Amino acid sequence: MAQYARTKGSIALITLTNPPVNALSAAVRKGITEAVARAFKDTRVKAVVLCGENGKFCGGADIREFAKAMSGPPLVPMIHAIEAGEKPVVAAIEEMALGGGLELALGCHYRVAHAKARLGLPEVTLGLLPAAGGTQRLPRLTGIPAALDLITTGRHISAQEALKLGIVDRVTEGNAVEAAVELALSVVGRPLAPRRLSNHATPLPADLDGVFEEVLVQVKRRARGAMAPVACAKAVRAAAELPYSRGLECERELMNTLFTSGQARALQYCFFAQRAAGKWSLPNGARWDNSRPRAVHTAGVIGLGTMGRGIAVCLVKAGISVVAVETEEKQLDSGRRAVRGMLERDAKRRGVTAPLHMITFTLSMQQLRDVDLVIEAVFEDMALKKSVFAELSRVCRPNALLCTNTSGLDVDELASVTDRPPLVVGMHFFAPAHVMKLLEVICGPRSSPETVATAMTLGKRLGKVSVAVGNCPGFVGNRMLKLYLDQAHFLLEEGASPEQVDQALEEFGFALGIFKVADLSGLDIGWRVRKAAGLIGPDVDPKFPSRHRQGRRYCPLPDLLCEQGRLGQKSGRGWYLYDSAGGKEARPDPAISSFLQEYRLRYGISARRITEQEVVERCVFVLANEGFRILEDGMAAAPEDIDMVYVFGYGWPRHRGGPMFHAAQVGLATVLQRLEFYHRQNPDIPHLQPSTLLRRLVGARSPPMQQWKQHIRSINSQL
Ligand SMILES: CCCCCCCCCCCCC/C=C/C(=O)SCCNC(=O)CCNC(=O)[C@H](O)C(C)(C)COP(=O)(O)OP(=O)(O)OC[C@H]1O[C@@H](n2cnc3c(N)ncnc32)[C@H](O)[C@@H]1OP(=O)(O)O
Repeated sequence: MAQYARTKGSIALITLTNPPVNALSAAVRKGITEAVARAFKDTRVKAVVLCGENGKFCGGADIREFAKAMSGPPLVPMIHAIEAGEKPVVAAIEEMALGGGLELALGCHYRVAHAKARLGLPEVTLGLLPAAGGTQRLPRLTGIPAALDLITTGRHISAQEALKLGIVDRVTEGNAVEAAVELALSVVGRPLAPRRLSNHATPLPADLDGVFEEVLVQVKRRARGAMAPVACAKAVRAAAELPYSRGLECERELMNTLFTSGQARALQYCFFAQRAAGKWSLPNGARWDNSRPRAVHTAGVIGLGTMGRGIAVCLVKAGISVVAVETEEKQLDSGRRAVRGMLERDAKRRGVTAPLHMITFTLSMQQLRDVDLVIEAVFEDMALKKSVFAELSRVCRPNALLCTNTSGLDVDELASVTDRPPLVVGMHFFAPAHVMKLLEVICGPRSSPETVATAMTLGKRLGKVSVAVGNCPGFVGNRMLKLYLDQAHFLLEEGASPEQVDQALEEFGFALGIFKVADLSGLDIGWRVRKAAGLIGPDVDPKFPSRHRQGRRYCPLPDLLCEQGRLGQKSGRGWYLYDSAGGKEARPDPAISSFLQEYRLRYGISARRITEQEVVERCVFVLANEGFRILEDGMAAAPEDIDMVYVFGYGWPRHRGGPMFHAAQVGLATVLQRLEFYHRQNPDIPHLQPSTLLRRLVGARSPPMQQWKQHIRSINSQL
């Protein structure tokens, strides 16, 4: 797990060998410990170079080991032995030095990086902190502000930025291992004490308290309720105030608290679930590793509204030539201006030239005749989409893929109007499409494996987390969202206020409460969907709209708001009040409070006190409950996929893993019991009734998530 070789007569070359990323498993730590001891003992060896096999230095501690009892030599003494050694040790950083990998490099006396290498301490994203001395050595090297930034955000930096910060001594465009050997030969005999970071005093900023206060405000805003960023800041503070050895103790104590926390487990679960989502499979045996995606060089985008613009920007940024189509000159012009503006701003930020030559704008569908794939992003209207797809069948070459960006319409119905149903697939982007990470890939019953593989691979190329889902109304994300929103509306009827519901959800960790999200997206979107679903129509009494429709409880509150022209941020008023149309700052509106009181009076509802617990349980457990139904219906392959949809598309707090993981963490029996309780109180809300799968899992004594699928009676996969 660590190879030992002697090169240039006096250099010991130690190579970490643990594909794919040379993670510091117990075997690797043992290998390094033994190889370093051998090099220090060998009198022919004057200096040591540490590198990684296959051109990758090290991806950090082996995350899979965190779930098991720790064994093998611990990292801290291993790194300490390297730093304390009497022979210079040089780290040759190729491709990556992350987490424990960078901490190992910081224990070396010198660091050489390849120009394309990325460095970082991403432990915080796993609910941990750099507990192999990283929180103590890095601030001593870079100073407090830079160390705080890197450790509390976990961001990866380039070799060039690392050089500027003093984290590496040299950056090379050539062979980093050879450059490290050269450096090692040149420093033989030089004093090592000044190179031992643990000996350094930490450079302190003038306003130490101010710096920490500001960072704490930032980390609390970025990830509400997350423990690790706060612990990271505390550990860095120890580096500012304590000698190295005491700082290390503080680092260990903070790590002990984090290591066994539910948050760390949730974040590590997300790390693997995100990677598992890319490993899709279909019931016909097609899988991510046996289906070849098509090459995509050119793509068409139809419709330059908010979604189409973002999708066009994503494609261009991924190096794909785009033909963007609109129906009218005015929309084309404003779309062109918006897309160019986005590309120019992005290029300016990255210090590169905007790739404006890669996109053409046209009013003619004929221009799509040579593209490899088209993404349709017109208005969410089945008739309109069908006419576009019929036209695409006539215009595009016979083997071009046709994709629809729909948030819930039947992909197979669209496929049926084309001459190529196997080449039709859904690609549900989330607004703003050039920012949001989630892509739901909707596999229609006739989508071919090659089509699914192409959409999934394209998503990855666009930097998205692609999740394969089945073709049902709302797919996975919006199908669940509808029920979550329903609960929030029912809670308003029963006595809560929008700000009370939002506060409870934000305390739980959501980036924004559901009513703020609704205002941001526009209340008219749901209004239109409800009209299309036949829930609103001429038979509804406008003065006294019914609270029961289609056989179940219905809340007319959002419809009443829309009728008043309160459409959310865009109209300056929605569930909240804004300074102006398009304003961002949400303020509670006394008019909403009176409106809710009048509404309850009119319907004879006596408002009751609703606790934070009830808000969170009803909103969050109903999500998981529907997730179980989705698994039973075969619309998602695994609970991990559902969780990734919520984490990357709906602002679910990552440190709570996802609705399915959260249900497992709370305990399935508790979730079942709470749903039964709420359903008894609200028998006219069928979605509070516990799903069959949840009941069966509790009956089977709540097996781990990996086994849930075995408890689905007949797997009826729609993927
Ligand atoms: C009371 C108890 C007290 C206990 C106290 C315990 C104290 C313990 C002390 C320990 C001190 C630890 C301090 C250090 C901690 C760490 O180092 S945590 C890890 C930090 N590193 C990371 O977060 C990096 C994670 N990896 C990545 O970001 C990416 O994988 C990558 C390295 C940038 C490569 O990306 P890419 O090329 O896109 O490939 P991927 O698909 O992401 O990965 C390929 C496969 O490799 C697996 N993998 C990656 N990194 C790791 C890892 N660190 N450990 C294990 N496995 C890893 C990844 O899962 C992929 O696997 P497959 O999906 O199976 O292919």
